[in-house]
Amino acid sequence: MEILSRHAAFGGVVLFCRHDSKAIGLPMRFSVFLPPSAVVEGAAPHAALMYLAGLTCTEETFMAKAGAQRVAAELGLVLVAPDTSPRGANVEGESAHWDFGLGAGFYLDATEAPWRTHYRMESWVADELPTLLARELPVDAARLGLFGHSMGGHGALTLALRHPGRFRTLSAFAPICAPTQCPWGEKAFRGYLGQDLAAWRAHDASELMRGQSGPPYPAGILVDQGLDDKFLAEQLKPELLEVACAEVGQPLTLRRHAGYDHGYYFISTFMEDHLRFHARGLAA
Ligand SMILES: N[C@@H](CCC(=O)N[C@@H](CSC=O)C(=O)NCC(=O)O)C(=O)O
Repeated sequence: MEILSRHAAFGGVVLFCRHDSKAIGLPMRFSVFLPPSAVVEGAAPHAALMYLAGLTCTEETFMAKAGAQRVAAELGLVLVAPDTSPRGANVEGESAHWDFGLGAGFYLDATEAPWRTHYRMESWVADELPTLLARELPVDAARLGLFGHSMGGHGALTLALRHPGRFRTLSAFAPICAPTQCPWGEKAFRGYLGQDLAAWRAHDASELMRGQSGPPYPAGILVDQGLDDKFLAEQLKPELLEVACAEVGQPLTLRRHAGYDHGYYFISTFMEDHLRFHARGLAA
């Protein structure tokens, strides 16, 4: 792992990192915030919270815009923000659409050519990165939380449900809750997964939740959603996740906020609540 840049912040440090990913087959980037307690010599492994960003974002978006570092420093939480797609795969048409291809990896392993060679975000985020973090940084792989925004909210919900036990706490901002039933999801799944609807359903948070035999997160899942979000009705559909959680007895705190849109002013407003929610769960 290579540290590309290092920036002091709130007594800790923000790192921009790159490593040669075996899962993706290309160099991949991610950012990290180490709280003050994790930058001392011989620091013990810390609880860590991974944030999955949305369409068009990079590993920088969360660190620059979400306003998470001050509270993470207070709570002693490591923050990690991976990039949102492979870079340098050179797939034809990769940059033709802002909602598919570059910056739009959808946190799954593609099965369709030509995407399947490098577009393997699920293996990178859920398997390779936690192992790398625990090896290279003061991170306790047994105390990982996961959250994300929009496409990254879909990623957080689906990876947490597809990898039981990997992530102890789960929350999301304005997640895509039923990608098999919205234009963003349909386009991505057709491109990355082909026509097999069973494969689509295996990456749909509401479908995955409905398939649980009991509540996978008995201590609850936190979701915040702005009511002035222009993507709410067509793309996000939190009501479908709400129904699915009710069906399996999964406690869900779904907060609907009048006046808030889809952007980082909304996310930064409620960031502290999410950090404290995860810190409580990861300490339990
Ligand atoms: N270019 C798009 C808007 C793209 C956008 O809104 N991206 C969101 C995530 S949307 C779902 O995953 C985002 O987080 N953008 C980064 C930011 O800094 O706001 C359009 O034309 O509508």
